[in-house]
Amino acid sequence: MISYYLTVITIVLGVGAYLWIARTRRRAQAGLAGSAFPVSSARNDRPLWEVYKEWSDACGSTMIHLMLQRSDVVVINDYPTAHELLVVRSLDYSSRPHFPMMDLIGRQDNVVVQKYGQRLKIARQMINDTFGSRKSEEWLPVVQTVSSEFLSRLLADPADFRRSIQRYVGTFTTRLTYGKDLDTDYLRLVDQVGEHVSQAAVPGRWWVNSYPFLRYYPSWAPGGGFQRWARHARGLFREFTLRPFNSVKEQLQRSPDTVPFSFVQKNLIQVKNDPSMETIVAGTAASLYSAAVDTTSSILTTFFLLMATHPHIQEKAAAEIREVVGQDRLPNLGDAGDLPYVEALIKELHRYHPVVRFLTRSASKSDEHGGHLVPQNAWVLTNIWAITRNKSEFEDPDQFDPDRFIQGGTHINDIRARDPRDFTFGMGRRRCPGMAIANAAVYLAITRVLATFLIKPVKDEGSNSAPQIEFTKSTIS
Ligand code: HEM
Repeated sequence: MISYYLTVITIVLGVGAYLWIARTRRRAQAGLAGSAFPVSSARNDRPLWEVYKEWSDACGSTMIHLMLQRSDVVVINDYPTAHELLVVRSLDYSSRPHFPMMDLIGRQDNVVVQKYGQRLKIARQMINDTFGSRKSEEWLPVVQTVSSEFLSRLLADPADFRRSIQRYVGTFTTRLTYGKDLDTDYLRLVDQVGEHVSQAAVPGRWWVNSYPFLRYYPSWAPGGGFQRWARHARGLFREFTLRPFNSVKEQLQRSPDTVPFSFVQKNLIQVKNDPSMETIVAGTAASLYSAAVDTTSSILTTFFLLMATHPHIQEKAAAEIREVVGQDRLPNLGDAGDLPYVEALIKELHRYHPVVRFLTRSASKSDEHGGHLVPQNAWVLTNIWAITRNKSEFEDPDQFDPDRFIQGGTHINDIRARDPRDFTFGMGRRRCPGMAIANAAVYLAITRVLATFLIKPVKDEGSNSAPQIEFTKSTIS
């Protein structure tokens, strides 16, 4: 969901940027342009996070304000402003922009897109109480087991490492959510419902997204095709949500002692047959797969790419693991404090290629910061990529260099720069509730792969050149 939702937002903002440029040009022609804005540099073949940082630098302002059709979009490009608005004033910046078509296809309860309120707080509390770091004795054994299965799959088919990564993350997520592996039919359903989400928010495709009253338009009337499409999508999403949920519920009713630990198992026991709370358990469980899989797979895929292109860094991290852990066992979470270079490598992965480039919020009321007005309901985007490229905090920011996080190189507390995970997992009340699991899963996969494999680039026949580092322009790549 995160990826679909944010990809759509990127497309929308692409349109926004275009309109903004058009407006600026008109103003310039009319002799109204106040500053020499780098309009020519805003070519649409560049990622928006780079363009927005450039505009922000050119204006000498960490916040910039764009118009998207009739909506205000405020982009924050530095950490202190993001901290002030998203953490200190978090109550006013914890909602998400609203797409009425999302409600029509049944996604109003998805944790990622939900507006801030009581229901969301309950859902987040359930996730924290199940998957928080203090509950690791319940979920960690599952991640550990699946990380060993991941190594076996990699060994069997090293060339297919991307699919093995997806399988690793998908498997621990479904085992932790429902206590079991999901069949291929169900995984096909995952793809279908994901596609519906991306369709639901395509800009300009649905009038109902611009004119919300159309949600009451009858499906039988001329032009009511969108209602029929939404009904079909809603039906599939219902099946996606209820099929695995009901299976755990029935098993709990039949023989509770045989049901393994999972999010649904734990929270169904907790809510004691309260139907409205059971709906929240089902909806929250259905939110977890897409939130976990695209993001965690993204950072692990980046790890493989950067190890293939930076062999000296790979060797340094592998040597540290050999020295501390030895070669008779696999690394565990308990080794983390003794592996400062590996810890620095993971931080640098988050910084060099942040998984989510924009945090997307909407302002619940009008506000002002540093002379900038934030109108009520404006989209407030935090440009995470711009924060990672701040030269005063991260020297030479385009270099991949884990050493930037190590001072003496001997202990984990000798850390110079800010831990990028302070912002790459989000900030304030909507910060990623799966962070503890994500950190453990990334750490286990990375240390165990470094301990057992050597990652090398596949070179074209007859060529000696290393692979190019290239990322897609979607907000998760
Ligand atoms: C490296 C892996 C991951 C990264 C980088 C990541 C990052 C993020 C980010 C940036 C957000 C938006 C936060 C904000 O708006 O402030 C988010 C939200 C979320 N993440 Fe993660 N995430 C990861 C893994 C996971 C995992 C493994 C799970 C579940 C087990 C998960 C569950 C969620 C959920 C449910 C939300 C929505 C929270 C809300 O809207 O209130 N994430 N994540």
